[in-house]
Amino acid sequence: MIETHDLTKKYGDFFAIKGIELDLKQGDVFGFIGPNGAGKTTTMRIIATLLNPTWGEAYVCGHSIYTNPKEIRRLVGYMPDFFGVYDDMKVIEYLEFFAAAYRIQGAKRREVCDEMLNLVDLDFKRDAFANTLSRGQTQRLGLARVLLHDPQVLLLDEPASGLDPRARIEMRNLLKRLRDMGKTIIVSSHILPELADVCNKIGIIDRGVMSVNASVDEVMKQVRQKTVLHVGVAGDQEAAAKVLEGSEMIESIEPRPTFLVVTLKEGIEDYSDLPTWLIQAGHKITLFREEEINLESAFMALTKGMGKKT
Ligand SMILES: Nc1ncnc2c1ncn2[C@@H]1O[C@H](COP(=O)(O)OP(=O)(O)OP(=O)(O)O)[C@@H](O)[C@H]1O
Repeated sequence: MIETHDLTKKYGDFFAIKGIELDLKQGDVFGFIGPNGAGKTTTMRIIATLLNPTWGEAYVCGHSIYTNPKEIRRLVGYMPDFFGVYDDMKVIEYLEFFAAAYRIQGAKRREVCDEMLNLVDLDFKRDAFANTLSRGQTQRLGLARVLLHDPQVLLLDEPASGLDPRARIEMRNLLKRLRDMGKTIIVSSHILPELADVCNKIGIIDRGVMSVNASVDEVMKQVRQKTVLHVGVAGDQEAAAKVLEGSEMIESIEPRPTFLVVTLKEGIEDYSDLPTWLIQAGHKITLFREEEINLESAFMALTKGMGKKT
């Protein structure tokens, strides 16, 4: 659906992006993460055919940005990080204006616009002036606008930036809705936790170079190389810790008020013997589960040192 090879953009001697490789299939939601100036916008604008690369290839649904930009623009909905709305236009007029530009004619035009307003939950602002919308509502209007021509591919540049927590959740739910409609999406952000439950693939870019490009599962595995368990027993926790201490597979045991934090050695994934040993030693298990990966710390580990000048 979206493929790039060695995609590179130079300004003078400066590489805005360097050797970007993407291979996204239909229905993929790619979280494009990186600090300010990393190259996210540059990559998206090239795929949207709004900017030429210095070298490299990009294809959307098999169409090359060099030979078939018109077809690509039909297939792609690109939402830039900042866009203006016109002061003297109502929400519905704003959408109709762009629907007309997409040559959506007659009764169909209003129908499509109403449908999109409904999709982004903005029906209630249909007759409000566009410049009176909140930032979150404006972003949703921007999304409605790029959906008018029913594009298969969406390129969304920081759609959640500047939004309050509630509006972020609404934006995330909207992205999930678009994902469920089968759209192929590239969505950029400064932060991974915001996107991790929406995306199935993640790319981390810094200073024009993509250092991570993998499925969300693989990225999480990369961050968490050791399994951490929370183990609770009724009664003598210290005695339970002693039982586990003898195991070759355990790296460390750290007591907490109501349970033990048991870190397994790297590469150990099968820990099914541990509860058996505790039970055999006469303990009653009240808690036994893997610690969930903390997305904030995963992100910090992955992006350590990023955004700093060399
Ligand atoms: N027209 C230009 N001339 C010179 N340098 C440019 C130009 N456009 C972008 N750059 C540089 O290319 C780099 C990548 O910019 P880009 O806008 O792609 O980053 P980004 O990851 O989208 O950042 P942000 O999160 O701030 O939007 C930046 O260092 C930027 O200053």
